[in-house]
Amino acid sequence: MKIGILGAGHMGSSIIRGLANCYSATDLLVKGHRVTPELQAFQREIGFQLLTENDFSAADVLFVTTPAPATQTILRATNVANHTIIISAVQGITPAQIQDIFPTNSAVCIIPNIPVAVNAGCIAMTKADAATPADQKTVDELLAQLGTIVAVPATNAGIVGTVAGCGPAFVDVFMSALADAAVQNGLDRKTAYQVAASMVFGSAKLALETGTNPDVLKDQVTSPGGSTIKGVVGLDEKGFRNAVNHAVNQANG
Ligand SMILES: NC(=O)C1=CN([C@@H]2O[C@H](COP(=O)(O)OP(=O)(O)OC[C@H]3O[C@@H](n4cnc5c(N)ncnc54)[C@H](OP(=O)(O)O)[C@@H]3O)[C@@H](O)[C@H]2O)C=CC1
Ligand SMILES: O=C(O)[C@@H]1CCC=N1
Repeated sequence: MKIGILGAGHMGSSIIRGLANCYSATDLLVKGHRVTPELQAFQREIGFQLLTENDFSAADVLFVTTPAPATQTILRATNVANHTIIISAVQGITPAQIQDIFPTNSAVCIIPNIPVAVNAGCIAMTKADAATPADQKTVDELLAQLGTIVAVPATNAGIVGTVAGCGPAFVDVFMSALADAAVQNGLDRKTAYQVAASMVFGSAKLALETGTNPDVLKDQVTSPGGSTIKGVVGLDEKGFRNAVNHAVNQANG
């Protein structure tokens, strides 16, 4: 299977990295915008084919990872085959908008997140009828290589995309703050980041693998009269939950 990737910025390069772990790099056809030294170095590192034109007629699937405002203009100047399945990762673009440009192609809209680079993404997918059942199966199998697919009706796609797609940045801020506190208490910076990231990783893994809700898990950590409950109360005093709620609603606006 030949897989095209249009746009090689943060999301495009994350998808490329995840795909290169599962597919032959020479089957990945990439078109960036400017051919920068960074893009050339990335090409040498991964070994994908770097296209010079927006011609994806050889691609069975095309990921679109271009800036939202320019995407429809870019797609109008892009060549695909009749059978090419279009997967848009562009926030705000709908399957109908893609089929307006490519009326005969299957179109699927997703909001992936940066962990697709290590095949641990959370991929919000809009349930729509813009792909044939056979093409949808191809998409599902392809995306399953990049992480967990959460398929929801169009009415919920926005909020799933916000929590999954923007959420890594919120967690990154949390890890950064944890590390700062550790450094403030004398730990070296490198170890502080390692501790913060492995703690977040383990907490997420435990929640996912046991299916236990986060409040029950929190109760398992807060020993009576212990140190953790003092920290949890401290989070409440500083409005942590409200801050998270505000962040999600701002991003989802
Ligand atoms: N970053 C994330 O975590 C997520 C991003 N997305 C979506 O991914 C898309 C890209 O976001 P992100 O990667 O963060 O942004 P970036 O700015 O990092 O990447 C955008 C890329 O698109 C390229 N580009 C611009 N115009 C063209 C063109 N005409 N042809 C080909 N490539 C072009 C840019 O190239 P150049 O720099 O040379 O102009 C750049 O590499 C957005 O639509 C966003 O909604 C979705 C989910 C998560
Ligand atoms: O910030 C953005 O607009 C994109 C979409 C989701 C994550 N990043």
